Amino acid sequence: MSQPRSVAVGGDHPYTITIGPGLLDDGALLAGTLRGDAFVISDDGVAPLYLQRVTDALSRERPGRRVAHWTLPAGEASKSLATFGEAIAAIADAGLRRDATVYALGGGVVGDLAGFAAAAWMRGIDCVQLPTTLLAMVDSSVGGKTALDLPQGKNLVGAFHPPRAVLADTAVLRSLPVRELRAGLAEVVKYGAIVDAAFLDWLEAHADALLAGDDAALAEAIARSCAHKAAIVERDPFEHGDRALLNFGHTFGHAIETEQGYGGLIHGEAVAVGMVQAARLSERLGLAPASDTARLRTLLERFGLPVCAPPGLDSDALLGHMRLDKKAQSGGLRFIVWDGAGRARVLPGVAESEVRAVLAEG
Ligand SMILES: NC(=O)c1ccc[n+]([C@@H]2O[C@H](COP(=O)([O-])OP(=O)(O)OC[C@H]3O[C@@H](n4cnc5c(N)ncnc54)[C@H](O)[C@@H]3O)[C@@H](O)[C@H]2O)c1
Ligand SMILES: O=C(O)C(=O)C[C@@H](O)[C@H](O)[C@H](O)COP(=O)(O)O
Ligand SMILES: [Zn+2]
Repeated sequence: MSQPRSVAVGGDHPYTITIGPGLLDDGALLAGTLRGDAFVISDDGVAPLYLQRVTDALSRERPGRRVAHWTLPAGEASKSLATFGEAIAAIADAGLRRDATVYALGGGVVGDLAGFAAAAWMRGIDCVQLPTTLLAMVDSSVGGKTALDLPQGKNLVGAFHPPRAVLADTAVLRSLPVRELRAGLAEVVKYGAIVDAAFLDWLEAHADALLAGDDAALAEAIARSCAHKAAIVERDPFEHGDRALLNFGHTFGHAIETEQGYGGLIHGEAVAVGMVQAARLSERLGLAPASDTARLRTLLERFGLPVCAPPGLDSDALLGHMRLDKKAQSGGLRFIVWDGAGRARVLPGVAESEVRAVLAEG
């Protein structure tokens, strides 16, 4: 069995991301930061597969402690105020005190909702992220953004609440549906697109291995992605500057998810479409060559991801959602554009006519 890798996230609230097979059975690692009771939040897709292993490992490690759990329905629709209310009620019923830890066992939906519940309960208790999707391992479990969706927009309610630890058990990726694996690869491609063109070369060379679920290729992609995310969130934890680069493709992608009522494209798919649209916007503005858009599009297509918006979406409605994007300012829309592969930047004051033109092309 390969040795776990670790990535350190520095800053005021440092923690370690540990990546490797079998971590969900490692009671010592799971309980490493545990001070009081444990409360595992999962979803009804993940819980039947992995919940018992986590609760057993924690109970074995800390025999005197309570290990309770609560499960939400799988899917983006659960990242709602209503489900958040249910999570808080479950935490209250379990009588969690300030020294308790919430364990978020699942994909980004569980991570965002459980993380926000941990941030809100008694004004903040510890949270340990146990990501089980590729997307959660490379992105959502790291950096402390927690959130809920509203009908008016994605992630509009939330808090920055860094985890105490992130444990990514790569063995669980074997049960991940292929659509979810592909969605995770979209966020992996994002790191290459924004800051690391050499990583894009590597992804092009290892695309088949990644799609086949090759353990070594996946571990390398996860570790490199986490190292990029760690470096960015360490220097800008609250998104006052550079952290916004992680939003490449998200202004377009979030608008699609919102307009589809969180029941159409899944997040990684919407980000794939959004990154191509962001590249096309950059091209329209004369910032980057068409060859870079084509390269990005080809790689995403190779990963089986959509690269055009679903038909029938209303441009006015999409623009309306973009005006409520968290990067928007009184001066107008701000987009993450690129000057070419690996060179993204924040661009304020983007004219809506340019965005409309991109949307009109699909
Ligand atoms: N906080 C952040 O920084 C951040 C970053 C990126 C994305 N996100 C959020 O993450 C969410 C998307 O997360 P996601 O893509 O992980 O989707 P998800 O959480 O909806 O999980 C996808 C599906 O896979 C199932 N599943 C999870 N792990 C499995 C496994 N190992 N085996 C079998 N089935 C498994 C789940 O039950 C679910 O049905 C979005 O809400 C997005 O906004 C947040
Ligand atoms: O961590 C970040 O910062 C990101 O932007 C990562 C994104 O992949 C993620 O989808 C995030 O939830 C988007 O945040 P938001 O602030 O645009 O809601
Ligand atoms: Zn994202």
